[in-house]
Amino acid sequence: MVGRNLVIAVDGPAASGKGTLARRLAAHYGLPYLDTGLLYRMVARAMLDAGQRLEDAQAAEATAAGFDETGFDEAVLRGREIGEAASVVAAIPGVRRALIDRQRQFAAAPGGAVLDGRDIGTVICPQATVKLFVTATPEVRAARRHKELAGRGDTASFEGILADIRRRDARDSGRGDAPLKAAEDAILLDTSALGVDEAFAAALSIVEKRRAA
Ligand SMILES: Nc1ncnc2c1ncn2[C@@H]1O[C@H](COP(=O)(O)OP(=O)(O)O)[C@@H](O)[C@H]1O
Ligand SMILES: Nc1ccn([C@@H]2O[C@H](COP(=O)(O)OP(=O)(O)O)[C@@H](O)[C@H]2O)c(=O)n1
Repeated sequence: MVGRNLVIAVDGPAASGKGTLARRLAAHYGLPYLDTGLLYRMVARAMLDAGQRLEDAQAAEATAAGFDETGFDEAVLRGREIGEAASVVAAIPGVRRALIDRQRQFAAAPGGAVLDGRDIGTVICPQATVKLFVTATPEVRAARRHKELAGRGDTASFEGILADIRRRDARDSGRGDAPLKAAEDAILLDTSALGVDEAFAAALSIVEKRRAA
């Protein structure tokens, strides 16, 4: 398989480390990287800015169909409130439908691409060369997110962040449309006991084995 387009799908729950891995894999292979969670975060942010209710499916779908990806403050997008809001709009089927083409176009870049999210291996790129499903225990994920948010001046408690993560996991896994789940042919990578470099080495070895197959 070496020499063909390389599309790497990285899925997993909140703060499992999928973005960190996806970014490093993209840099390693010289491929473009798309954090698809940011798209859902942008839709939520645009709706809040417009004073709309996140549960308003019609407004959410219209926003998802027509928003401009520039002009958002990334620190705000990556904040706790927007993560929660993103998972509310992400459960609306029309929002997911409206975001499919942008993601598939990105994945069709010459040479390939790396995308991370919840449904990359199952819905967006079912033909991806390699599918990684990255996990870690809720406590480990909450500790990572706590450290990350504290570094940005957010004073949220570990317990509060753990509760956020559990709620978001339940909503993302329980929705009817494109729920968070590993594709049948995804390879599971539990990073609970792995540092960033160890997790990257494990991910790279999975991708290399797949490319050589
Ligand atoms: N294996 C790891 N060990 C320790 N910290 C990690 C690991 N992977 C990621 N992190 C850190 O955890 C936080 C969440 O990682 P991120 O890649 O953004 O997760 P996700 O994209 O799954 O939400 C970041 O601050 C990141 O630096
Ligand atoms: N492909 C994707 C990516 C994100 N999402 C939704 O968007 C929310 C935010 O995703 P994210 O990847 O930015 O969140 P973190 O995992 O970084 O916390 C998730 O909780 C999902 O509800 C999704 O439904 N599908």
